[in-house]
Amino acid sequence: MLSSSPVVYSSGPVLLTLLNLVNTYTVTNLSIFLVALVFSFLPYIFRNNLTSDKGTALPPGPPLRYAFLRKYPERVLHKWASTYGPLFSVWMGNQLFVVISDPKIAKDLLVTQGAIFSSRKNYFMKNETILAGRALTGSPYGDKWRQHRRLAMQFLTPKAVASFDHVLDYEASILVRSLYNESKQGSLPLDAAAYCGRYALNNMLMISFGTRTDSSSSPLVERAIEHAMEFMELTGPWSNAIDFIPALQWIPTRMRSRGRKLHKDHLDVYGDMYLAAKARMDSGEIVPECLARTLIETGEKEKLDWEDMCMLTAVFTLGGVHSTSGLLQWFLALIPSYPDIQAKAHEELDRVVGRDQWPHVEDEVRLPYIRAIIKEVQRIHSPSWMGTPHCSTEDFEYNGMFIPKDTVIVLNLFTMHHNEERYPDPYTFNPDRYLGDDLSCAESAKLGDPMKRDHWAFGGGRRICPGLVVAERELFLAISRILWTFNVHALPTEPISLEEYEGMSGRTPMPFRVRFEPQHEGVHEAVAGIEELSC
Ligand code: HEM
Repeated sequence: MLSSSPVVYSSGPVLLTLLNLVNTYTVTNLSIFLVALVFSFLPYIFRNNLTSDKGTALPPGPPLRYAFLRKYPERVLHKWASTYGPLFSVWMGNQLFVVISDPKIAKDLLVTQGAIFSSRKNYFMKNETILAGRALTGSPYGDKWRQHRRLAMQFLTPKAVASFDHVLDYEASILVRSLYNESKQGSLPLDAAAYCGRYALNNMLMISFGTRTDSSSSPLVERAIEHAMEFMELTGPWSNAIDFIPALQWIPTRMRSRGRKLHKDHLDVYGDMYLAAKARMDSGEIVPECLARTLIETGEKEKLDWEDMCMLTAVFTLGGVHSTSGLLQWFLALIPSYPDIQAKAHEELDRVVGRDQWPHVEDEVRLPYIRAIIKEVQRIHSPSWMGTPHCSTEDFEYNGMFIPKDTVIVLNLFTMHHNEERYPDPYTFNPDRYLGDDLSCAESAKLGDPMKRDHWAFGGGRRICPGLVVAERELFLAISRILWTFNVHALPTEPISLEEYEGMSGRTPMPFRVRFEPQHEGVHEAVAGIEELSC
């Protein structure tokens, strides 16, 4: 009893004490657990201030890690460049990025140290899922990349491009003819996006497959543009948490399915076109000189498999359609706001080319103002503000800063193209800044002084865009002919936004319509002689 009574009488306090103990124990444990949890997450939240063996620190950068950067990532990069300087670093999940915002640093790293800074990161979405480790653009720096680049360059050197001049010339005529006819000689406003897309697509289809589409409403135009847009959406260097958080790669997310679907779509579309070219060759038809024909003839010797061939031809369309078409759209979005610039261009065309015929490739050297307009459009609306990032293959120290192996290297084109010192009054669209610059983009990229390079829209170093010669020629033919043919006007009730854009990195303006007013009486005759060829 005695022994039990205290228990009976003291059961309340004892229970309370016990509960308190349990509570204290639980609370302490919980606190420990929470503290441990917070600490274990810290490395995923804060940047890792890695140092080299010698103790050299990374380039400075924001203290937090990011999973992705939202729309308009160039604005964030521009802000960080002003805070942390022209070479800064940022962690995206578990991936270190080093961002270059200065032409001299770009040259030092991408060109002078090209042996170290010319690879590509094996991104889960872009390289593994969509391109399946194949296409030139995503290949790591090595023998396979060299082989694919050599095969592609057979069609992209200045000499090879000259042999396609008749194709580019014809497609530019068709572009202008379509704008003239579809706008009913300027009486109906047009959204020119599909026409620009078809122009760039037909040029790439002729070079890749020796074929073309014969209407802007062809399903292939729609599909190619849709695929290019989807590619941009899924592969922007900052856009995917799935690339930076490996656990997400194992989960069946919508993002992962979209990537897989795009891979299959590429094989379907380009595989079918490749097979069509092969069937034409097998039946004895003469297929014009083109990349597919070369691959069919040399594929065995080059040891290329089916996916290699599909992806190599796909990359011309992926690399060359949306970019060129995006620049044409930016030109059309900008030019109506600058009647004085249009008038100056018309004056140059009248003086140099006259009104009896429109400009041809040979006229380019005699039209410095038209060339200046094109360079200025590329500067102020580069169709990708981050280019295609490179990746380092060795540890490197630069100006007292450590850049580890496997770092993603990004050119911050927005900041580079708005550098006050290189481009005074950088936010103003002013083609005059390029008067006196007689170099092509390819020649300009080779200048010893990087501050004199025209712009960096085609990237730099060993991975510089191999399509820049053809792209420059396409842009010249299209823009000079549009200016020769039309006065381009905005619609008073439909303002065109030059700030916003579609997609992840500045590629195309928001949809807009303009009026294409025929400029003079020579226009009708120039357009009337053009016939649409079937594919
Ligand atoms: C105005 C039009 C174009 C622009 C602004 C442009 C821009 C670029 C940029 C910034 C790069 C990455 C360069 C680097 O890594 O530093 C690139 C790569 C590439 N471009 Fe273009 N491009 C254009 C047109 C074309 C055309 C017409 C083609 C095809 C004929 C093309 C095919 C490629 C390919 C295959 C690559 C990957 C090269 C490699 O990784 O080695 N591009 N382009």
